[in-house]
Amino acid sequence: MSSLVTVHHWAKPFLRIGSQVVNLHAPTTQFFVRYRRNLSAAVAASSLPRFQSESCKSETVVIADDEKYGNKHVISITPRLYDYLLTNVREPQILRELREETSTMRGSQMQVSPDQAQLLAMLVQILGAQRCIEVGVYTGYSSLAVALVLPEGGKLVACERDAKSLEVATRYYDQAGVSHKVDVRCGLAADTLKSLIEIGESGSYDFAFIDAEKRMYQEYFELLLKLVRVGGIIVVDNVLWHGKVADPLVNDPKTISVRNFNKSLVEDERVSTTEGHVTAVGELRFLQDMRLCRAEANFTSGNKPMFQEQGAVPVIHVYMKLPALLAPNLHMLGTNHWIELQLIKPRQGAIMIVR
Ligand SMILES: C[S@@+](CC[C@H](N)C(=O)[O-])C[C@H]1O[C@@H](n2cnc3c(N)ncnc32)[C@H](O)[C@@H]1O
Repeated sequence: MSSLVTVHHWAKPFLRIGSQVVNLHAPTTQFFVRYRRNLSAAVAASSLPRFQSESCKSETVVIADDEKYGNKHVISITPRLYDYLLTNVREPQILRELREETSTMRGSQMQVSPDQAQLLAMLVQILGAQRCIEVGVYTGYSSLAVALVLPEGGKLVACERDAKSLEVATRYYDQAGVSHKVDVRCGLAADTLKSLIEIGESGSYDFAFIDAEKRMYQEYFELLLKLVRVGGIIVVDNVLWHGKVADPLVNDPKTISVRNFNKSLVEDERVSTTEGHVTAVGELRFLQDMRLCRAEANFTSGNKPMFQEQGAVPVIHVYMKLPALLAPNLHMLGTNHWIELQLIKPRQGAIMIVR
């Protein structure tokens, strides 16, 4: 799970591309060549409109046939599949109301999605967690999902520095009848975590969710490792950081921080770790020239998302046929080109069990 957009953010049936002309040159990897060949065969037999009415299978099943990982079938998330997934999520009414209220607010893209909240709640239930910590509450969606499944005597320490967001969160804790389970701490999360350690609460928490300042991930993690008991779970959001972690040309402080954090996790013997599954898409990056553009794409109109693992970090690649209608600034290149785009906003999280 991870960096978080709701369906309506990406399911719009259009594509916006910056004013720069895009270089549609040859693919950069063997993997790409093979995949493209598969796609070409599939697409040659169907025009774009026909593709839209074809079975979901052709959109979602990809054969990843590269030397490094062997031949495997990967199911990719398309908007249609994600939409289906969301229709099968059990979202309590109170969470739906909070999500709808938050959708009008600044920063609403930060909120976890219903499927992610469901996963968090389920982890808490599987663990039989009584004591939880959330770092980065915003308006309270993920924390409310957790509080709802905590037993009556359970406790969630909710760390957030923004008092305004917390006003919304606490209103919903009240409405949901879970206020008695939530210990709201307004302030810098690291300070709150240190204070919990100082009062002797090390090793007394079962579950923690990190979803705040990226440059602080390592520090949050170290503090939470003290607070969470052996066998407890720490979930970390945004570990792909919009896909930037896998792009060597992106080296801003947040990306470097998340990248270093991911690297250190792979080697960290103190935890067992896994990556969550990509569940949504948002921004796209042209790989050929690495120029960033924002795009919102309708994946049911000819795009092909797929999953490629690069080291420990899965990355999505999208192969997109660009109809002139959707990409007017590319019309000089014709309408029949496939270009490789990299999804830079996959939502991905790491789940760790403390050893
Ligand atoms: C991604 S949002 C959290 C979303 C939330 N988990 C949800 O599902 O709605 C990150 C939040 O972390 C908060 N935050 C960022 N840095 C922080 C810090 N140092 N201490 C406490 N909160 C922080 C931000 O104010 C923001 O509300």
